[in-house]
Parts: sequence; C-alpha cells; structure tokens
Amino acid sequence: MLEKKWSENQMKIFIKLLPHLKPVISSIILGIITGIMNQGAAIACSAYGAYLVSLAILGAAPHAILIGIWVLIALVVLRAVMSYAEMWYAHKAAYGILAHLRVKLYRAIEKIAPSYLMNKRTGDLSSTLMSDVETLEWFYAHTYGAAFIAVIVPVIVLAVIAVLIHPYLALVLIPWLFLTVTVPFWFQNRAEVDGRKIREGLAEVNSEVVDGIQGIREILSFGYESWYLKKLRNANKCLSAVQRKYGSRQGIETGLLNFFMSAGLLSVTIISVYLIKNGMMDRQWYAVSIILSIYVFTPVVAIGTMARSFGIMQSSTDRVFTVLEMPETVKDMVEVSKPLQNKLSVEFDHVSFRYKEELPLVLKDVSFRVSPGETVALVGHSGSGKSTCANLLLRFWDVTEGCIRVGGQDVRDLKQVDLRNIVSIVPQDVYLFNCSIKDNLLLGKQNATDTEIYEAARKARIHDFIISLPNGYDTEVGERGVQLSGGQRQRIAIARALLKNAPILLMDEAVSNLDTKNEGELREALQELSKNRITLVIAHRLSTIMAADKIVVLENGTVAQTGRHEEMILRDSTYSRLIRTQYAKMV
Ligand SMILES: Nc1ncnc2c1ncn2[C@@H]1O[C@H](COP(=O)(O)OP(=O)(O)OP(=O)(O)O)[C@@H](O)[C@H]1O
Repeated sequence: MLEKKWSENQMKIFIKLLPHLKPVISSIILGIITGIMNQGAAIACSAYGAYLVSLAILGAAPHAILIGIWVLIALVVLRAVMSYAEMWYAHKAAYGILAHLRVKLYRAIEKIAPSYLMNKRTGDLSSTLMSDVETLEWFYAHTYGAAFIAVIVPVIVLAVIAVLIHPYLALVLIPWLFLTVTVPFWFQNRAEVDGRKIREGLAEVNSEVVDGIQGIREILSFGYESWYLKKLRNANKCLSAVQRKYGSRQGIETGLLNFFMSAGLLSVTIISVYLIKNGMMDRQWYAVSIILSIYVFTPVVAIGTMARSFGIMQSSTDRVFTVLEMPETVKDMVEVSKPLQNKLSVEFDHVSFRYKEELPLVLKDVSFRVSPGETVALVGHSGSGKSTCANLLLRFWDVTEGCIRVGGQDVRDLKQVDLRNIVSIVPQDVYLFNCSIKDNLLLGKQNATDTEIYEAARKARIHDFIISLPNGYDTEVGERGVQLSGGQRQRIAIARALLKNAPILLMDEAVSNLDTKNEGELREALQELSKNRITLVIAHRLSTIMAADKIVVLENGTVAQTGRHEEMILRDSTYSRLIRTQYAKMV
C-alpha cells in the first residue's frame, strides 16, 4: 500500500523538479548536445579503431591505415573537448539551480517559522537545507542529460549497425536491450522504499550527532556519555541495516544488467559467425559490431545505475518540497495595514489560544493592557503561558479566540512586517551572528552611523566592554571570535533594540543567574531602553518585577492577578506565594 503510493508520487516529484530547469535551460540543452557528441566521438573512435585493426590484420595498404590513424587522433581530441564541455554545462546548470533552490527553501522556512522550527530538530532541518538539496545536484547535473542520451544513442547505434553491417545484428540485440532497460523497474518499489528509509536513517543519525554536539555540556556534566553513545549506536545500527539491504539489491541489479549485456554480446558473436560463414558479412566488421554493441548497452546500463539511486533522490526531493509547499502558519489578512493611534498601547482582550486543534488551550480568556509609557511584567510558573503571550503579540501564531490590539488595531489588521517593525525584541537566548559586534548591532538599524552605534552601546552599558576588546567593535563574535556571557549578549541585544528605536519593547529576561555587576548593568540598560516606550517583559528578576508599573500574574494560562508589587505582596495571594517560592532568599 505504502509502496504503491510511493510509486505514484514518483512521477509527480519528477515533474515538480522540471520547472526549476527553466532559468538554466540553455545550459541544459548545450549539456545534452555536447553529451551526445562526446558519446558519438567515443563510439566512432572505438569502432573505427577496431575497423582499422581488422583491416591491418587482413593486409590493407599501410597508407590507408595511416590516414585512418589521423582520423582517430581527431576523434580523440573531439571527445576530450566534448567531455569537458558536457561536464561544464551540466554542472553550470545544476549549481545554478541549487543556489536558487537553497534561497527558495530558506524563504519558505521563514514563512512557516517559528511553528515549523519548534517541531523540528536542527539536524533534520540542516539536513534538508544542505544535504537534501545537494542530492538534487546529482539529479540536475547527471540525470536529465543522461536520460536523453540513453534514449537517443542506442537508437542511433542500432540504426548504424543495421545499415552499415547487417540488420540481423540489430534485431538480435533488441530483446536483450529491452530486458536491460527494464531491470531497474523490477526493483523500483523496493529501491524507493529503501531509499526513503536510508534518508530517514541518515537524518536520524545526523540529528543525533547535532544533539550530541549541542548538548555536550549536559552530557559530560551529567555523565551521560554511555547513554548518548547507546543512542548514537542504535541510530547507526538501524541505518546500517537498511544500507546493507540497499547494497544487496544493488548487487542483484548489477548482476542482472551485466548478464543481459553479456548475453547480447554473445548473441552478436554467434550471429556474426553465421553471417561471415555464409558470406553475408565481411570479416573486418566483426570487431566493429562487438564494439558498437557494447555502446548500445553502455548508456542504458548507466541510466539503470542512476535509477537505482533514484529512491534516495526521491525522498530528498520529497522533503525539500514538503518544506517548499507547506502553508504559512500566519497569513497577512490585509493588503495595507490599518492606521494606528498616535499613542501606542497593547491590549490582550479575552485571548484564548491552543497551539494545535488537538491540543488543549494554553491561554484561557487572558485580558490585560499595557498603556502608553508603561512597563508591564508578565510573571508565573514555568509553562503558565508567558512566552505564548509574546509569540501571539508578534503574530508567530494567531489567537484562537479574542483579540490582541496594538495602537487600537487588531494585530490581524496589520501586515506582519509592519507589526514587527514597531516591536523590538530582546530575547532570553540572544543569537549573535558569526560576524563583527558592529555588524550584529547594525541589524537594529542598517544605516546607523558610528556615533549612533556608540551612543546605543553606551546606553546599553556595553560600550566600555566592547572597546576593551583588542579589535573593539570589529571583534568577531561566536565561533570565529570572542565568546560573550549571557548578560553581555543581552546588553548587545538591548543596544540593537535602542538602534531600532521601535515604540514597543518585548523582553524575555534571562533566567540564568548574573553576578551583581552584570545584573546592575543589565537593569540600567533596560531602564534606558524602556524610557518613552511601552514595555512587556517576561520577568524573572525580582528587581524588574518590583520596578514594573503593573504585574500580570499568569497561572495555568489564565490571569490570576494584576497589580503593583507593593499592593500584592502584602496579601496572601498567588503573587505573594510565587514570589516567596521563587525568591525566598530575597524577600
Ligand atoms: N510550540 C508549541 N506547541 C505546543 N505546545 C506548546 C508550544 N510551546 C509551548 N507550548 C505549551 O504551552 C504552554 C505554555 O508554554 P509557555 O512557553 O508559554 O510557558 P512559559 O510561561 O513561557 O514557560 P517558561 O517560563 O518555562 O518559558 C506549556 O504547557 C507548553 O508546553
């Protein structure tokens, strides 16, 4: 059942890949033409060489052989040039398509992020972006052209054998050729299923390796080495099992292909002997007929070999197109955003939300307001729904019921790009790109002057640290440069947000403990950033919570309490209990 469905998909996928050929069609056509000339020169070279040898054995005049040798040299040169041209055009086309496909794939991921990313492991995704797309290189560079050649060349060579030597030889080859062509189809379903399993196995191993590298700190500190190795070994064991199955099928196929080809050549030999004995064929044509017969089979066997790997390619194609065709999680509902009130506010109005239809509500009838100039702290136990509120404000998902208003407008009446332009984010895990600190800051405002950058960094309390580095603002961060602490990263993100200068600030405070100096600097930076803005902060620090104009306490997805710290801490309430359990030492 699964195998049948898989087979039906095959043609669809093949057709899906075709439109991507359009931008490079001229290179593809030139690749096919030069490919046919390459094959033609190779065939002519070998057949003519065999003919000359036969003439020499039969006592032909030396000057006739000498002229023949010059023709052979010309053919060899032609073949070399055509072989180079074929490779060049095929790869020019393939790499052009792949570059275009990678960008398309990334754009598609952008549209479905973050909901898609949250359900995918990083290894899976990089596997789709890189290795699956790479697999398609093989298809675009080597399959389309080879398929054309495999159809055209045997037909031409058979015609040459029939006309130049004897039609019986062509006729005796046809059944063997037919059998050779059909071999890959006999094993097609198995090849496809195995191919899919191999890709899945590879993605699994890939994900395990990425998991192991990303989680190396936890693995080492918890002494999980043997647990992790067991997981990795299991994934490898499954992969090896399907790879062995795949290899054994490949062996059977190769054996059959070689058998049919050899049987074809044997038939040609037997018929040639019969024809020569009965004076129906000149002797010098025997060697030529064998050489030409080999070339009837060669492109067909080559395409058969490629078809064996079609299963692997097909599942890569499938994964690439699953991403390309995935519908957007959130769609723009309007062509132009509706106008906002001058003084911005954020309002959650009876908001309920579930991540998927089959999952329970994670927010239930949540209402609160952040007025112009206010800082509101969202607090609550882990899993109470704080990050979900932030995700909904940014429209990474749309609310299930109720509505979120910004500047008086429902966020669904704003284009996503306009909404995200008026919100600055300072996330908990700040991602810094693998480039200089300055380039990372410029993400906030692309055309910012150096003075503006320094000013923002000063306000974010990170300037002094940056200039203390040997390369200052040009210091590379991440893998290629300096490693920054969580607090320093957040202050860079604050500087970035200051440069962006958006009227709404959404901050997810770091949970990790900072030293007093870092904590003080971070608080000052945040105060600077909150000035004249409306701020919604997922608060984890008592200092931030106490400084907020309003605190919204979330409990199991509902608003349990709102108010200021001083009012709520005195009463026995959800808030006071939360603060006492989480900040026992400080209160
Ligand atoms: N992508 C998702 N798909 C399904 N459920 C999710 C998803 N993200 C979060 N949830 C669920 O929604 C609920 C609220 O999660 P949320 O991350 O908003 O809580 P939180 O208060 O921010 O927690 P924390 O302080 O630990 O970050 C949790 O039960 C969580 O399991």
